Amino acid sequence: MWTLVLNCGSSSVKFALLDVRSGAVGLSGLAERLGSGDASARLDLPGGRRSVPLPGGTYAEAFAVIAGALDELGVRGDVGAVGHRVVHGGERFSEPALITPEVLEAVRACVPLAPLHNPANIAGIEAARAAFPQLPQVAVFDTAFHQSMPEVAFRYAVPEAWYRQHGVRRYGFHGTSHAFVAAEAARELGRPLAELNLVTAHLGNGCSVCAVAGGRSVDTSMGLTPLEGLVMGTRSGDVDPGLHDFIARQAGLSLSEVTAALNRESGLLGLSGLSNDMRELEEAAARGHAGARLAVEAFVYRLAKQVAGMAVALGRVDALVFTGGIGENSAAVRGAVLARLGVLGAAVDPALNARAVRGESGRISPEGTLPALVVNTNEELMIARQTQDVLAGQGGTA
Ligand SMILES: Nc1ncnc2c1ncn2[C@@H]1O[C@H](COP(=O)(O)OP(=O)(O)O)[C@@H](O)[C@H]1O
Ligand SMILES: CC(=O)OP(=O)(O)O
Ligand SMILES: [Mg+2]
Repeated sequence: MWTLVLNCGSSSVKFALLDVRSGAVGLSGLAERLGSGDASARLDLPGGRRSVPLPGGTYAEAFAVIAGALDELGVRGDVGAVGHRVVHGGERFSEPALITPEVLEAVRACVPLAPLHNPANIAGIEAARAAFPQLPQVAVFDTAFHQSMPEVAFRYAVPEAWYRQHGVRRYGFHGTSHAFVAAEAARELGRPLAELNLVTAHLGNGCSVCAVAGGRSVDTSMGLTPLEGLVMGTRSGDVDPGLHDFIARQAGLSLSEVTAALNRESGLLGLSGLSNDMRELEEAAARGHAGARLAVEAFVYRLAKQVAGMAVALGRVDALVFTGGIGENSAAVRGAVLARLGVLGAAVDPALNARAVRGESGRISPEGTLPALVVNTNEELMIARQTQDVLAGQGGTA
């Protein structure tokens, strides 16, 4: 039985067709530049890769292409469910949920908390329901894993009414990935997850670290929105909250323009003045580009500081786990972070670190130091598994 997994962004849909039992991938791909005149879908089929233009640039058109590929593969009748990544589930969801009209309303209620992500997730859910009306749909929330954080970690020191009336608190994101790599790391270490205190670092375009104690999130670097914490591709991470008013007055910007700049023009892009892409920055830094060098160094410094902070949440750190496009591929970032974490007993084994690129996972630290691991995340597989778990719980097709 196949599960179709959808990760709908504001202008893109990542999709994958997975068999949870065997781990087989029947189809995967990405529809991008939706909403524009030059939208297209990339399909990775068993026979090879293909690009299909989407002249209308809509979700509906993208899903028609996905449905067509399912027909072509002759598997449409064997798809049992659709699993959606939903970024913000507020305090309501600590587990994935079967999408009912009531659940969709609850996701809608979280739009003000994730104005960039949730509207796209909702549009994707509605278009997927129209394209696959016979299939149950399940929402898997980025925030759910972090609902186990204690109040001391999730509350901001702001007026209590902001929390009670408006839900102003830290929620955390990338929970699907943090949960997945924590479980994989336990397997790799040969120890039960329940006994381990891990720091997981998800480093993609969005970046966050998480303190995982016995398989439960006890703190994480993202907060109310996915803007808090680390330096990211285009997001600033932590800034002085006084910055907003200051720069709005100085540069004559509205509050939404300031927030948009912190989300889209900051981070690695803002610091380097060059790119949001770590690979490109590493190459430019090697050629002597000062902005690129500063961006990479600030990324590493802030990451190391956050990892050390997570040690406070855990009391004892048993291992540090790197994942995401940067965590899985950049030996330079991993090596520099470990070099800054001597205070935690961390060190890097240069040969092991250099080997752990492009899909190679494993330990990258010398014996006798804090174990540091590279683990490949697989949010799609985790979403497919959780989708099937929800349906099994409902007495559906597992
Ligand atoms: N070989 C590499 N060396 C350094 N960075 C890399 C490499 N491959 C990918 N990356 C970086 O990974 C980041 C994208 O991560 P990814 O997890 O794919 O993103 P997303 O969060 O969109 O899923 C980019 O900054 C990219 O430059
Ligand atoms: C929530 C979040 O930051 O997601 P992404 O890394 O996909 O942007
Ligand atoms: Mg990714």
